[in-house]
Amino acid sequence: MNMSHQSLKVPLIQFENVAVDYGRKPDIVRALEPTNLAITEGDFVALVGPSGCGKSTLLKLAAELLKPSEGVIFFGGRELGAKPVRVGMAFQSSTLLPWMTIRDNVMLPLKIVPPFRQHYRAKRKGEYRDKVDALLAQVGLQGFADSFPWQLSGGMMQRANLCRALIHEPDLLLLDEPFGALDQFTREELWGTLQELWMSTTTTVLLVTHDLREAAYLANRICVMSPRPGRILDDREVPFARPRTVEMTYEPDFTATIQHLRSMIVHSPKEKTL
Ligand SMILES: Nc1ncnc2c1ncn2[C@@H]1O[C@H](COP(=O)(O)OP(=O)(O)OP(=O)(O)O)[C@@H](O)[C@H]1O
Repeated sequence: MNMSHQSLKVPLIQFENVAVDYGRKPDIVRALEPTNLAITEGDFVALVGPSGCGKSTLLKLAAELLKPSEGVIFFGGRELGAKPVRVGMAFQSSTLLPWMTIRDNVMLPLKIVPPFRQHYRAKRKGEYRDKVDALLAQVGLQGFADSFPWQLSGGMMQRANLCRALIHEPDLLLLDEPFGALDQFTREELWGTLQELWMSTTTTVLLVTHDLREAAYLANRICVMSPRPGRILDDREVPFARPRTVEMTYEPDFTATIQHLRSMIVHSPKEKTL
């Protein structure tokens, strides 16, 4: 067998029988049942499911903010933690630092994350500034690089937040309800922006969302989780052509997908009580 073809098949990140318990005896909460999930490089996977089913827990595991209670996570075929993984993250509330301009906020990972930080103080500062400004322009924030976060609307702040999550070319982009606090129209605009950013990079994305339209617009693959303790009930490809548009989300195939996802979540077994 062709080795390069074989290596392409190694998932970027793979959860093998990964379970998570929070707390200590006798007050242990099982958040995640032993779970298997493999994500290929360049894929865009959405996690959906009822509140408290363990979506953010899976994201925290991928970000190495949490260790599994059981099972193993592999990254590029090696156990997660064996070598540094470049991760980008964005959450529902933008975590831009209020005393820094938008450019400096977006620049931050380049000052912190290897290998960029080694070059920052040397000659690359101007080069990095151009890189930041180009990314800001790509998301429609040209002219706002010298503004402060409080001078921007919620949608603009989330655009800047996405830039900061992507500027250091992460291997893995982790998004936890990134547009959850935005109004519907701004959210839909941001779907387009994120789709464009993803299509222009090779970043692998894991998105947690409650919005099924958002999941089906953005993702290549949707995993539906059960109520706590979470497990993956359904794992399906999203076949719609790219680039996707908001209009497509009202077409029959798309709405049928949403209805199917919704019924799986609504009719899934109830959360287990302790
Ligand atoms: N630090 C913690 N200690 C105890 N229990 C926790 C802790 N963090 C999360 N949990 C519990 O684990 C379960 C999964 O939490 P998690 O945040 O992963 O769910 P979620 O699906 O992201 O929820 P939501 O959609 O409401 O954000 C929940 O029942 C939660 O109460």
